[in-house]
Amino acid sequence: MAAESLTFSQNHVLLDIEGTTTSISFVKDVLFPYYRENLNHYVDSHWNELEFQSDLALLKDQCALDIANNEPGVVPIDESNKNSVIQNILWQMNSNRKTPALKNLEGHMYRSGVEANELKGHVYDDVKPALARWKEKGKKLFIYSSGSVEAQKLLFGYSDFGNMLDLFDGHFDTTVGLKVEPSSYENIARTIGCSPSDVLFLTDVVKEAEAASKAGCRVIISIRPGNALLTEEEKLKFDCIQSFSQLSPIS
Ligand SMILES: CSCCC(=O)C(=O)COP(=O)(O)O
Ligand SMILES: [Mg+2]
Repeated sequence: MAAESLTFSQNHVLLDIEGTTTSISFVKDVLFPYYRENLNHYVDSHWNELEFQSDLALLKDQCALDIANNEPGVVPIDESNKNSVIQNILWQMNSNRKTPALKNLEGHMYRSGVEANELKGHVYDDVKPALARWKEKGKKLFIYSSGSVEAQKLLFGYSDFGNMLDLFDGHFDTTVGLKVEPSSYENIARTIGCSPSDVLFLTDVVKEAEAASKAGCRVIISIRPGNALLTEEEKLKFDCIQSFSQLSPIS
């Protein structure tokens, strides 16, 4: 239900990135094109480095899994053929896959972009002041994104509003589980050391909200420009906000 203002009593706030703290446009129109445009050069120039070989091992494991699962359109990797590696990565990117292997590599490419001063993380204007207010009230703040923990720390460490990392008490990515699985939110609550009922999850994706709700978390849907539209039924099912300024903590 869209409301002018909402309150929350949960002591732990779990935040999605794309569509929630950060525009979908930043990920779709800046970040992902950046990865695609720099992929060939990145693979070529990092091929013999230990880190990339470790990234490649994860990609090969994921590829074997995809072949075993008859993943539609899977591009096989032949490690003696750099182009097959590049084509597999592009296939995953074009399918908007969220595999830990792809997101791990993307995080390393994000780091190269920050080091080259070519990437700065988009964060909506209302986010930083709201997070600071919630923190002052003793709330613990966490990120849960399909983007790797490394990419998360780069986005908020080098954001439009400078370094925001001191606001966060922890970061989670899909190594705890996919965002559409209730068990992922149980894993996160267990790691934090709280009950899922003491977690408020903010996300733009209804299937993620349903999974978190099934795990016992409170959920609020983020409505931002470019986000997928909610059905009338979904608007009735979930609390919604257009800005973090609409949300106030109560103890
Ligand atoms: C950490 S910036 C990269 C975001 C990303 O790769 C992604 O897929 C965002 O997904 P989210 O779960 O944050 O909506
Ligand atoms: Mg999202």
